[in-house]
Formats: sequence, C-alpha cells, structure tokens
Amino acid sequence: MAEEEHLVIMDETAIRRALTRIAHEIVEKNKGIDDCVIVGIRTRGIYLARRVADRIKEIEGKPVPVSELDITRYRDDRKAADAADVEIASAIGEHAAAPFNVQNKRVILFDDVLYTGRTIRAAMDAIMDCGRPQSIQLAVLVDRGHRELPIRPDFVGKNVPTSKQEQIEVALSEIDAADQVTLINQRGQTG
Ligand SMILES: O=P(O)(O)OC[C@H]1O[C@H](OP(=O)(O)OP(=O)(O)O)[C@H](O)[C@@H]1O
Ligand SMILES: O=c1cc[nH]c(=O)[nH]1
Repeated sequence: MAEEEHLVIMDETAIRRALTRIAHEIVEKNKGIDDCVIVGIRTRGIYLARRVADRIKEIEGKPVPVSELDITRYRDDRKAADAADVEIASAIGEHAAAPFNVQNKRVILFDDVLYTGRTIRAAMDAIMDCGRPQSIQLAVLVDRGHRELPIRPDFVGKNVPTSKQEQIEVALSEIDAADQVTLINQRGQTG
C-alpha cells in the first residue's frame, strides 16, 4: 500500500489571518461593500464565505449578503442535459440573501482550493444564468496551480506550488475536526 506524507501548511491561526486579510482586500478593491454579494461554493467555500462576511461586517459595520452555490450539475464532466437543473440556494442566518439575485451585483465567488479552474468555470456559468452581474471576482483559500482554463483569483489566502500527484486537503471546524490545510503527497512520487 502506498504511504502518504502529510504536511500541515496552514493552521487555525494562519487560516484566520488569511481570511482577515482577504476581507480587507475585498473592501479595498470594491471601495466598500455596496452591491457586493459573496457566493460560497459547496462545500467548504460556503463556510469560508460566511467567515469573511463576518470579518467584513466588523470592518464596515454592515452586513454583506452571502449565498451558496452547488455547481454539481454545471460540471463539465456531467451530461449537458443536467445543466438547466442548477441548485442555487440562499444562505441561512443573518447573511441571508433571498431571493438569490446577481443582477448588477459585484459577485465574489469563494472556494477553498483553486486547481484546474473547472469548478470556477462552472460556477461562473451558473451565476450568468441567474442574471448579469456587474463583475465576478474570485477568492480562494489556496491556489495550488495547474490551471487548465484562463482563470486567475483576485484574492488568495496562500499560493502553494504543487505537483499534480499532490493533494491539498482543507479542513474547517464547521464540518471537520479543526481548521487546517494539509499538503498530501504519495511518498516516492514526484512531478
Ligand atoms: O479547480 P478545480 O480543478 O475545479 O478543483 C477545485 C475544486 O475541487 C474541490 O472540490 P471537490 O470537487 O473535491 O468537492 P468538495 O469541495 O465538496 O470537496 C475544491 O473544493 C474545489 O471546489
Ligand atoms: O488538491 C486538490 C485539488 C482539487 N481540489 C482539492 O480540494 N484539492
């Protein structure tokens, strides 16, 4: 059986600091948060989006809407016939943005890991099917490279150069044991 090497590259403190920085960068880039909506991509992008929205509320003194997006049916490895069946749901709690509305909004997509870019391509298709946003920006906790599409993030928690054999695993306390980002390598594999 192949042995795996696990290296913790972000702990709870590092994740917290990265999200605080991203919150400030979002406010700065958008000169406030008017017309902004943060859209978290399932699964862990949703929790990151909520956390950043909490930081932004502390910074700006007003809430920014958060919604969540399930792009499963927009993936390019699914049948085209499924594409119309996208699920877009408003988030619960104080960040609720119901109904989901992207028309003329500055949409800030949030995901945990950016790799090939295919998830983000699917998310942009889903957003565009809901209306015409003023802009779409992208925030990710980890950019591990190896893009297969011309997509680049506007806000990055940490750039992690990886080989294709490696994996990035993001754990968040909302659904996992703790906050942690781990680089996983099959021992002996390179490239
Ligand atoms: O840039 P890409 O090549 O599309 O890869 C990045 C995506 O892969 C992971 O999602 P996954 O499909 O594993 O689902 P999960 O978030 O529910 O774990 C991750 O959460 C990103 O959404
Ligand atoms: O390493 C990777 C690649 C895609 N998605 C992840 O969550 N990790």
